Amino acid sequence: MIVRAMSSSTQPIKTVAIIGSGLMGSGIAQVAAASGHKVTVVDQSQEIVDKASASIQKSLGRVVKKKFPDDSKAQQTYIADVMSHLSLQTDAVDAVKSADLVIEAIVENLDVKKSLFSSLDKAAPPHTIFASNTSSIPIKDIASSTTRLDRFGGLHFFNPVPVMKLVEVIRIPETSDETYSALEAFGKAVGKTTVQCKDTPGFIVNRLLVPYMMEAVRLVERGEATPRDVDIAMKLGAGYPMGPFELSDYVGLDTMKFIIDGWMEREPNNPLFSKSELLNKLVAEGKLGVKSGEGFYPYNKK
Ligand SMILES: CCCCCCCCCCCCCC(=O)CC(=O)SCCNC(=O)CCNC(=O)[C@H](O)C(C)(C)COP(=O)(O)OP(=O)(O)OC[C@H]1O[C@@H](n2cnc3c(N)ncnc32)[C@H](O)[C@@H]1OP(=O)(O)O
Ligand SMILES: NC(=O)C1=CN([C@@H]2O[C@H](COP(=O)(O)OP(=O)(O)OC[C@H]3O[C@@H](n4cnc5c(N)ncnc54)[C@H](O)[C@@H]3O)[C@@H](O)[C@H]2O)C=CC1
Repeated sequence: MIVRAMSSSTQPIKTVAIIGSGLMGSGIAQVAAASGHKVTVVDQSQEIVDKASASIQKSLGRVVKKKFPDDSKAQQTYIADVMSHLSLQTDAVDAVKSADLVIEAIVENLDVKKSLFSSLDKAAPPHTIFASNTSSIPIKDIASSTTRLDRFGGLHFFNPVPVMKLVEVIRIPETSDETYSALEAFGKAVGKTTVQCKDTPGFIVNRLLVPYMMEAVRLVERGEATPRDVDIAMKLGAGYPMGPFELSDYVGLDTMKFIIDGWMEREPNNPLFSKSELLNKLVAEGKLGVKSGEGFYPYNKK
């Protein structure tokens, strides 16, 4: 059953523009297209969107193996159907002109996000709802670059999007009830469980996850254990699917650094968020985790 989300003018959300086709944007695009939405995904170059298209097809390949075991025709038909709901391009302004909902999933940098939303605000129709997938930046700070505070909120998905079942739906004081309901309905329409949270640092999950991850890196920096032993300990001793260093490599160390730097800037006296020399060194060396082929651990280059 497809649950249709409503746009702020109470029309169903049918068309979605997703800006940023990296780890998160491609995952969100996949689940939105798979639930029957017409999706346009935008990134900065054709090469990047081509890579995103390949990664969505690869992920769909994993989905269909479970959905249609031993039926390769049904597998191919499903993938073709989902892909037919998706188009990929490089012009964000053009992409939002017919969107009911715009979801931003670009680099975790306030100025870059504001500059993007400011230009999209002028191009999108009045009814279009804007949402950011930010991990750590206050939604109100991003929304301030637009004139549609009542049609702005946060939709925070989790990585890997096709697998993780949660979406945090964030409202700022100005978010209208209609917009909030539309965002919540969209989260459900793409098959997720939604939770509501105010626009507080880290929302729910990252408010708890970031201090844990930071303490893991400090433990290693103090020479008390190796990353590998910490990861083994948290998987076998606490039942986590990934240890903190595996998860860091999976999230992307550049994104982790953006998150922690932003938090440090906003709360300079909070010792939970003091910087990590080890993280900064890895990022400076271009070791960004799984996506670059090396982070805390080496990976096969894709
Ligand atoms: C230490 C540094 C300190 C820095 C401090 C800074 C801190 C900042 C931290 C903040 C991070 C913020 C990020 C954010 O905003 C929020 C997040 O998203 S946090 C991340 C949340 N995600 C997780 O916690 C993931 C945990 N891991 C897992 O759940 C599993 O390991 C995973 C599902 C990824 C893989 O499972 P595994 O069993 O290991 O491997 P399999 O390959 O067998 O997969 C299992 C199952 O899932 C299917 N699958 C996996 N990936 C995909 C995909 N991309 N698409 C489709 N399907 C996929 C796969 O097919 C398997 O299905 P089966 O049916 O079981 O075969
Ligand atoms: N990596 C993770 O586990 C999670 C990340 N997030 C958040 O999602 C957002 C995206 O993160 P990722 O997908 O991991 O990053 P990523 O680095 O994989 O992808 C970001 C993409 O945005 C593109 N981009 C940058 N500026 C752009 C612009 N002006 N216009 C169009 N595209 C642009 C980049 O080319 C890149 O492809 C960030 O805000 C991050 O904090 C949220 C949940 C989990």
